[in-house]
Parts: sequence; C-alpha cells; structure tokens
Amino acid sequence: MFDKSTWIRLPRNVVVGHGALDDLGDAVGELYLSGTPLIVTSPSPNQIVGDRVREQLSGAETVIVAEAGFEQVQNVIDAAREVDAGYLVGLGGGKPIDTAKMASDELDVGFVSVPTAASHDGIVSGRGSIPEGDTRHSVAAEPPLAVVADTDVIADAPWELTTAGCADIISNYTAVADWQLARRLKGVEYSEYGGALARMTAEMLVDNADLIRPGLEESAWIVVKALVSSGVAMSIAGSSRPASGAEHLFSHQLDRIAPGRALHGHQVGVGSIMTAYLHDGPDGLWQDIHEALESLDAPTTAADLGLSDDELLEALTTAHEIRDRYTVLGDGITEKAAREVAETTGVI
Ligand SMILES: NC(=O)C1=CN([C@@H]2O[C@H](COP(=O)(O)OP(=O)(O)OC[C@H]3O[C@@H](n4cnc5c(N)ncnc54)[C@H](OP(=O)(O)O)[C@@H]3O)[C@@H](O)[C@H]2O)C=CC1
Ligand SMILES: O=C(CO)COP(=O)(O)O
Ligand SMILES: [Zn+2]
Repeated sequence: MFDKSTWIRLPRNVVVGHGALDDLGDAVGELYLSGTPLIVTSPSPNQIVGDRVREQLSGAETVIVAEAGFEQVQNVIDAAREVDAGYLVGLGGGKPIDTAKMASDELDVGFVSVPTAASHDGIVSGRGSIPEGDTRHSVAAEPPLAVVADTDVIADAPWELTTAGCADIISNYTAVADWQLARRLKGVEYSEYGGALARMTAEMLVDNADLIRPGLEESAWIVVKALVSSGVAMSIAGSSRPASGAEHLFSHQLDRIAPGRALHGHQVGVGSIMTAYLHDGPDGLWQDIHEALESLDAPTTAADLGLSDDELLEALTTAHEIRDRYTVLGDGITEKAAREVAETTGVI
C-alpha cells in the first residue's frame, strides 16, 4: 500500500520590492489575523524601521531580543501572553526572526516575517536554529504567513550582511552533497525537489554574482529572491537539510568556540570551501565556491573571520558532535586531515 504523505507549509503573501514596508499593513490585513501584534526585533532594526512598522500595525507592542536561545524564546512567549498577542512579527535578521517563529509555534499564533537584512535564508523557512549548551537544534517552527522584504531597507543595511546571505545560499552546494551522501550511506530520506531547488538557487546566485554589488538595490532584490527560494526548499524537505550540511555544523561549532566573531553566513561560506574539498578532492567544486565568495568580497580565510588557525581547526575537527546529522565529516576528521584541507584551500 502507498502510505507516504507530506505537508508543505508556505507563506500566503510574499511581498518583495522597493518600499514594500509600506504594504505591510495590507499584506497582514489579507490574512484576517486578529488581536494585538507583537513585534519581535533586535536593537538595530528596531531603531531603523521599528516606528514605520508600528505605524502600519495599530496597537502593536514590541519586545527586543539580543541573543538566540531558548531563554529568549521563553521571554517572547511571556511577553506575548502578557499583552495577549494575536500574532507575532519577526523584524530584523535571523535571530529575531527565528525567535519569533519559534515562539509563535509554541503559542499557536500566526507569524509574519519582516527581514531588514539579506543575511540568512531563514526568512521564509518553517525551521528555527537554536543553540543549547553543547548542541544546536534545528527545530520545526511556525512558517511565516507573510514575508515583507523592503529592498530599499535591505540595500541600506551594511554590505557584509548581504554577502553573508549570499554565502548562506552558496553553501547549499555542499549541504545538498552532504544530504545525498547521507542518503547513500545511511538511508536518510531525500527530497528530489528540495535538493534540486536548493542547488538551483545556489547556481542562479553564482551566475548573477556580477550584479551583486554594494549600494545597488537590484542586488538586494536578487539575494532576497534566492533566500526565499532556499527557504521554500527547506519547507518542501520538511528539514533544513537542503541548506544545512557539514559547513553549518562547523559554523554552529564556531558560535560556541568563538562567539560573536563573524556572521553566520560568512562562517558557513568558509566551511563550504573546506567541506567541498572533502567531498571532491583538490580539483572539485571547492575552487568554484572559493571564487564565488571572493568575487562577492565574502570571507574565504580564518583570518577574514577573525579566527586563529587553532580555533578554526578545533571547530572543524569537532563539528560532527553538534548534532546527529550525517555529513562528509562522518564521525569526525583528524587534526592532520583538517589541517591539510584548511591549508590546501588557503583557509589557513
Ligand atoms: N531558521 C533558519 O532556517 C535559519 C536560521 N538562521 C539563523 O539566523 C541567525 C543568523 O542570522 P543573522 O541575520 O546573521 O543574525 P542577526 O539577527 O544577529 O543579525 C546580524 C546583525 O545584523 C544587524 N542588522 C539587521 N538588520 C540590520 C539593518 N537593516 N541595518 C543594520 N544592522 C542590521 C543586527 O543588529 P542588532 O543585533 O544590533 O540588532 C545584527 O548585529 C543565526 O542564529 C542562524 O542560525 C540562519 C539561516 C537559516
Ligand atoms: O542556517 C540554516 C540554513 O541556512 C539552518 O540551520 P540549522 O540546520 O541549524 O537549522
Ligand atoms: Zn544558514
């Protein structure tokens, strides 16, 4: 008997473009949400566009989150209960957006995603990525009912946030390679559509890399569309597998070893150079990934990430411990192997 089933949850309204923030009220109005909106944001986005968002959502309350973590999710849940929030609006980068989508899931209320930076591909996904002690969970969370991404605001954000988003997408190459490896070696469930979409998104971004330049609103447009597409791939797969492999384990480990040193996207980009080498050897994809990151002015070395060689090697040799996700790192690589890959690819 055929007994497979799937449940793909996608946003109803995705509004991307110049001045899109002014359409937030309409985009939310179409969702027939009721009750007090609670804006979950971090200091910079709140300062830059908080008032514009509050003007669009009458009676909105605001809660500021500075860090990612279960404690912060609980704080938002408490704040939402206090004001009897009808729905949550994640405003900012990956941290407030993840926090809001996880709190919404727990509260069973709607979630709206308003990215102010093209820095990560969680703006559309129904996944939350959250550290806890020695591990980092990738958990099912409330996918956004609407995404409103103002390319004018995003183009105005510091350029490195956009290059971080580009690197997060480029890392799909190695994430998909890891996923396919896990299918072959461990029988992990694989989605052809999810894998193909994630890979195609990375290819399209690399093909358009010449158009991605500081200060160009068109760059924000290209990158946001790719981030949306990558998030949809995660929703199709029902996991972060299409966009998160060993390069993400490496980045999550860095967040523990050297917190706050570099942006998530930049860390996964450097991780992707090295894990591509581990997949294919010296003549493979790693050089294309390196070239693409370099052409975007994204970090390609430990020093670019503000890391010592030892910190980088520690993260690479222990990344497999972060979670039970089979990747090219297997049950761990030796320090000798890690040094060889890092030196050959010019990362250290
Ligand atoms: N759920 C998923 O599928 C995914 C989740 N993630 C998660 O997202 C997080 C990474 O996202 P990232 O966006 O880098 O993290 P942050 O939310 O910390 O944002 C990065 C920085 O950008 C600043 N910022 C945001 N918007 C603007 C703006 N318009 N102008 C100036 N500064 C701005 C923030 O400032 P300030 O702190 O001062 O407010 C912060 O310092 C990680 O926790 C990662 O695991 C990443 C990819 C996918
Ligand atoms: O960052 C991600 C995709 O870019 C997802 O990370 P997790 O695998 O930790 O959920
Ligand atoms: Zn990522």
